[in-house]
Amino acid sequence: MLQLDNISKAFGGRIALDGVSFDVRDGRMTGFVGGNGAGKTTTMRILLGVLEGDAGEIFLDGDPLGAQQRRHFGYMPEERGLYPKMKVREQLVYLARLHGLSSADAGRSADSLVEELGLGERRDSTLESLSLGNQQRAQIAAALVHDPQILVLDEPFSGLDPLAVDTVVEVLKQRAASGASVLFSSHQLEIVERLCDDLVIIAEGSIRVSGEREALRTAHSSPRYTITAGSDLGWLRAEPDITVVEFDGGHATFDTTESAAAQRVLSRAVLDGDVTTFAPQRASLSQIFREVI
Ligand SMILES: Nc1ncnc2c1ncn2[C@@H]1O[C@H](COP(=O)(O)OP(=O)(O)OP(=O)(O)O)[C@@H](O)[C@H]1O
Repeated sequence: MLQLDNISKAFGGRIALDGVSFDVRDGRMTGFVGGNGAGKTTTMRILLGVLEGDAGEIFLDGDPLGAQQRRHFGYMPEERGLYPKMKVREQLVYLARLHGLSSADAGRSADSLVEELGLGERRDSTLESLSLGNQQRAQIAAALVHDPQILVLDEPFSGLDPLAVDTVVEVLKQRAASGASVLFSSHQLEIVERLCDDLVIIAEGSIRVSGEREALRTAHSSPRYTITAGSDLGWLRAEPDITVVEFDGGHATFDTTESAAAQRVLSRAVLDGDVTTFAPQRASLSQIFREVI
């Protein structure tokens, strides 16, 4: 597990990070979200040692993180950084060799990633000749080619079409399922919602919330239910312990803090006719994001 503990950073007297602390757990996808200039890239750079923090510490499995361990991280920086004139597969093999893989292992890893990421037909093309989306896939392959146990990806989904997003999501999920810790930033909240197990929200250099996605969704959900039935639900307005928020014949939204009251509503609606929906409303990631920012 990676633990960031009280990291601070200022640029020329302007505070970019103010006591940032959160964990990145093994075998889990951690989504890192925040508005423009919130401090995501700065945090990731400090994590990778590309930039030095002014204060705070980072631990890996309980020990202070050092340059030696960082060398094994997989990192996709915001500024990207592959060689434009080098061929995709050749470049991946080269990077894997730099990370200490044997020539045979480097070749195998490059071949399998090229296939997994849908770059098979472009393996022998130079990076600069690829579309932006395919260049992005190659960047992701480069971060994964040495099979890192810790992956730090700055906006890995930007510029990808929906099918490419699905491909990359699958590849990253597999890495996490085999035990890797994956920290990724994204402005695309629907992808983060789909992909992350844990969530960290940062604003103006401070962590606003962090923790398990589902626990955060529960904590930020209002006690609100929706119901859709084949019969008129006008009787809801007279029900005790509930407040009707929205009503339209056979569809209604109501608040109640009493789960017994919600169950009573359901039982009565079932007696009156077909109930096609009855569900507590759960906070979406974008609702949580707006609430805490
Ligand atoms: N090298 C630098 N010199 C001066 N200020 C910097 C530098 N790098 C980052 N900053 C400032 O630090 C703050 C955090 O920037 P950072 O790039 O970490 O945000 P971010 O969350 O990654 O934003 P975005 O989503 O727009 O990429 C911003 O105010 C930014 O202008």
